[in-house]
Amino acid sequence: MTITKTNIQEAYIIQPQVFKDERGYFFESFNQEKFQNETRITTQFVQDNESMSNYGVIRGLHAQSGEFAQAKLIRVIQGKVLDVIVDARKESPTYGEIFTIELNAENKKQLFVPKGCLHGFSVLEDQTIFSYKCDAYYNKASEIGVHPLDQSLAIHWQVPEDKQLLSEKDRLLPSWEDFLKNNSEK
Ligand SMILES: Cc1cn([C@H]2C[C@H](O)[C@@H](COP(=O)(O)OP(=O)(O)O[C@H]3O[C@@H](C)C(=O)[C@@H](O)[C@H]3O)O2)c(=O)[nH]c1=O
Repeated sequence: MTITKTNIQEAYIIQPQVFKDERGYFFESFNQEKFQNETRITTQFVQDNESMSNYGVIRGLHAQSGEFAQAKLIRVIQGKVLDVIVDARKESPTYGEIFTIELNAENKKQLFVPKGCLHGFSVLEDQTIFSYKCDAYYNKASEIGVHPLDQSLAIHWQVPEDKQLLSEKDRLLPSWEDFLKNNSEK
């Protein structure tokens, strides 16, 4: 397992060790002890999620607030995504910074998203299976987000406009500017 820092404080890329042989491959997709020893992250994951999306889907930018804030450990089982983190932690030295990375079934890279960061991804191949662990349970009432196509964030999702597909919920998400205003009032 190799751990690489990103430009966002406490967000890490994890490259698992993959054992290949004539049958195929094997790797430990998660090992609590090794993960904690190597990353020094003491997160206890309590929920695993999986979603499937076709090319052009953009999910995000999402987080849960307050006591329901979630750290996430993300990977792609099949297909390819552009994964994005926006640091929305006011107290963070990297507040407002954006990190993007391609996660795919071949590179098997995983991404650790700290609590308080907004997270989203665009889907670059049909039938992409996205899988992630969370350290807090889903709580609908605490969901917060920013519109993924917000112009001031200017995230290049690598999907042409006419192919982008967002959920109705995500189409109604606020701008980054409004999100910041709401947050600073709290
Ligand atoms: C996230 C989630 C959704 N759901 C339900 C609610 C809804 O009916 C259906 C689909 O939910 P959503 O549209 O919110 O799914 P989705 O847009 O895929 O939401 C996810 O997006 C990515 C970017 C993240 O970072 C995740 O934390 C999560 O917010 O699944 C759960 O039951 N448990 C969960 O943990």
